[in-house]
Amino acid sequence: MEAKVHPKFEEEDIHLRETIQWIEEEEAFLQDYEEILKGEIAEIRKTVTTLMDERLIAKQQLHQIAAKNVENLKKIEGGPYFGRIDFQERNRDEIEEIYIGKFGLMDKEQDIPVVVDWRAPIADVYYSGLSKNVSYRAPYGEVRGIMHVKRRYEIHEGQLEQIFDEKVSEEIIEESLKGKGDFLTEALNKTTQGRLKEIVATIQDQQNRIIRSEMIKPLVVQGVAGSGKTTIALHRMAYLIYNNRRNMEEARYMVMAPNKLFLNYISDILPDLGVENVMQTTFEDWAMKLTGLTIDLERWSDPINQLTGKAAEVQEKIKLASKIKGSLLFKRVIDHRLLKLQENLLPKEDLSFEGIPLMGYGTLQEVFNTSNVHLSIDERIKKLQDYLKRKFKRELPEIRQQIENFYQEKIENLKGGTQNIDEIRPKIIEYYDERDKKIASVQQKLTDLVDTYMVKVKSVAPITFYCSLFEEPDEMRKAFGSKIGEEEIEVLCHREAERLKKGMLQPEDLGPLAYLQIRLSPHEDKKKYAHIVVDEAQDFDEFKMSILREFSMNDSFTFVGDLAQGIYSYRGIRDWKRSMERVFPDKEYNYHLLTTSYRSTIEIIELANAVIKLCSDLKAVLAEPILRHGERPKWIQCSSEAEMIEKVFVGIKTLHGEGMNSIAIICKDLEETGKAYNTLKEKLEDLHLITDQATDFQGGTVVIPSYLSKGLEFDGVILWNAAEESYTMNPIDIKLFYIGITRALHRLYLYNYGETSPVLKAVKGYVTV
Ligand SMILES: Nc1ncnc2c1ncn2[C@@H]1O[C@H](COP(=O)(O)OP(=O)(O)OP(=O)(O)O)[C@@H](O)[C@H]1O
Repeated sequence: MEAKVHPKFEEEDIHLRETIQWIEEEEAFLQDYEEILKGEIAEIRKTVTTLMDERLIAKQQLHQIAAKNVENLKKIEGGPYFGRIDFQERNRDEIEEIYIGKFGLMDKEQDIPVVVDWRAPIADVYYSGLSKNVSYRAPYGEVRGIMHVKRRYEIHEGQLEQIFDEKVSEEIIEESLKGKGDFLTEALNKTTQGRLKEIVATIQDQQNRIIRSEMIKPLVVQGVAGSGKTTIALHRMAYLIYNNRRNMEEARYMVMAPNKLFLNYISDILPDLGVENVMQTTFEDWAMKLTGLTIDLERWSDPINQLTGKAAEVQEKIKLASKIKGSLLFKRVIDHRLLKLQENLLPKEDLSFEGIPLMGYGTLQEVFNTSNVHLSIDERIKKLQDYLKRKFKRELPEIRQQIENFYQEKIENLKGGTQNIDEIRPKIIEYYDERDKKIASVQQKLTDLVDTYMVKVKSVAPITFYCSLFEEPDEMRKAFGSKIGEEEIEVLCHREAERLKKGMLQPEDLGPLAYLQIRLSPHEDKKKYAHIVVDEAQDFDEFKMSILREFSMNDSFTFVGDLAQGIYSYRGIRDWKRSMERVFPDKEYNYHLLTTSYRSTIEIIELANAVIKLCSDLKAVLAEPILRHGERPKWIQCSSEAEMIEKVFVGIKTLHGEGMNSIAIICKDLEETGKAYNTLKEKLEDLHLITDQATDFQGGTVVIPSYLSKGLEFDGVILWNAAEESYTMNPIDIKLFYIGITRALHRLYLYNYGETSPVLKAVKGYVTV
């Protein structure tokens, strides 16, 4: 309701003004403090010779914190909070009025929170439905109590504009989304600014449970298009960072997304939530950094483009290579070969010194095979070398004793062979000298002996090892032959070996190479990450998932994805349960299914549901819209390309006229995207072409291939030429069609000329012709 007519307006208005005043005073105080620190830093700089001076570093850190706090205060001074709960802890009389905002504010003098951070334990109550009897998990245990009031605010530039009171009930009731016309729908009705945004004010109950679910279990979120997967995954990241901020730096968190464009699209959220230093990367970039290999990714276009227009036979070949390289069976082939490598790495020699046996080859091999198996081969070689040196040093007294015994025996033999001691005296002296020299130098000699032995152990470069998998394809044939055909595997291996010989690496080689890197060479990033988010995880493969496991501290993952958008399902994930059980056989995982779509209007979602039902290779989960109506999607059938182009111009004009800020013209593939862009750019100013190499997403009007639009959203979508040849009833085409239309928030126009796509024909009951 409009704030001014709310019965508590005056009280709330005063509270808001007091809070803003508090923020302004705090800001002024911090700015003064920043100035003082700047002065002190300048003074210290004059007196110290090194930038590593402890006092200097401490002051610089304080300055950074103060500056960051000022920045955060500035971000919220126009709207310091968005919600309030009145909470009474069980067995207490006092009712606390708790205001919840994007950042927590603490009045240190009075030791009271001015605003509670949305990630704080008590804020859980605000997000968890409308029941009066509530509880939350505090660090010291569960706290139960009563929520008397749940209130939401819309504050704009310091003015209270709307106040929504939610009815709390004695009963335990779930918040019903479908009937919720107020606060959330207001938020969703807005047009997009081209970037994904934070939603702390309107996080829903189930989303909240996902965000707050336990950290050290892998978590899978399967959600229909527009259900907030990306948004929630990033809020979860901010939540985990906040709750572990004292013992874990931000650099130990990683977000992995499918491409740079997508990373750019989501890049505002974490900084907006006060998180700056999380690693945000693509698998390819991360793997290149890890392996030190570079692939000119600019040369590579998405596999979807490699598949389109190719004969079925060629398509199958391309798919097969990807499928193999993304499989856990391929990982097992690599592991098996690594085992063989390990068994043949040490020189087949015993270690002995001056005839004294020190360690036989069998024992050496056994020690190598069984020790430090969690480390890379290179590290294990080094460890063996250190172990041998330590062992022989420990055994020095015995070895010296054996040398002594050896000479003593020689001397005794000498003595036994003669009566004349004077005759053998020089020889005895010679033996004693020899013995003493040996005893004195034995330690160095043993070290040299170990070094000489270990020099013969040759470490293997990951790329060399990788090539050998295809050059000697025995194992590959054994592993894949029965399923795929031995001959086919031979041919595939030969093709791969030839390509690799020419130094031509492809993006899909990076997964296995990253794995080999950590198996063969030391790597400091192993087990580094406290939490890893993988977005569009349906397009990941099981091998990549298991590689990332090596980099996670506690198997703390959030995988978010939608199988209905799995256009790479031939190599990717088809069934979460199956893949999770294979990648984490020793672990339980949490699974959430999100079916409510927040993005699109009811009319668009109904069409999308009808489309995905056509897909024969999956049991599609249908999206449930929230109560937000809009115009029915329009189908504009044209008689020629020229007519279609003209009508697209009209469509774009209409959308602009209706205040749609961001519009996408979505094409089937890259080739069509290029053609559409060239046709449209003459008449449309400020039209952006988005291709595989795009790294920047600014919104506006774009022409984009469907596969790249995955994850993005636009106020209005124009599906370019939904013709028979573009979208057949093949599952990949249906999914591309589905991806395209589910990008639209408010308006969807579908155009075609010539023969209409069977997909569109099958769902024509859901569009206005
Ligand atoms: N609780 C919410 N309150 C307000 N907006 C929300 C909420 N949840 C999701 N949204 C909005 O819904 C839209 C879709 O979110 P998001 O892109 O995260 O969904 P997704 O499931 O990742 O979609 P896709 O599968 O298409 O990539 C975004 O505009 C997001 O801001």
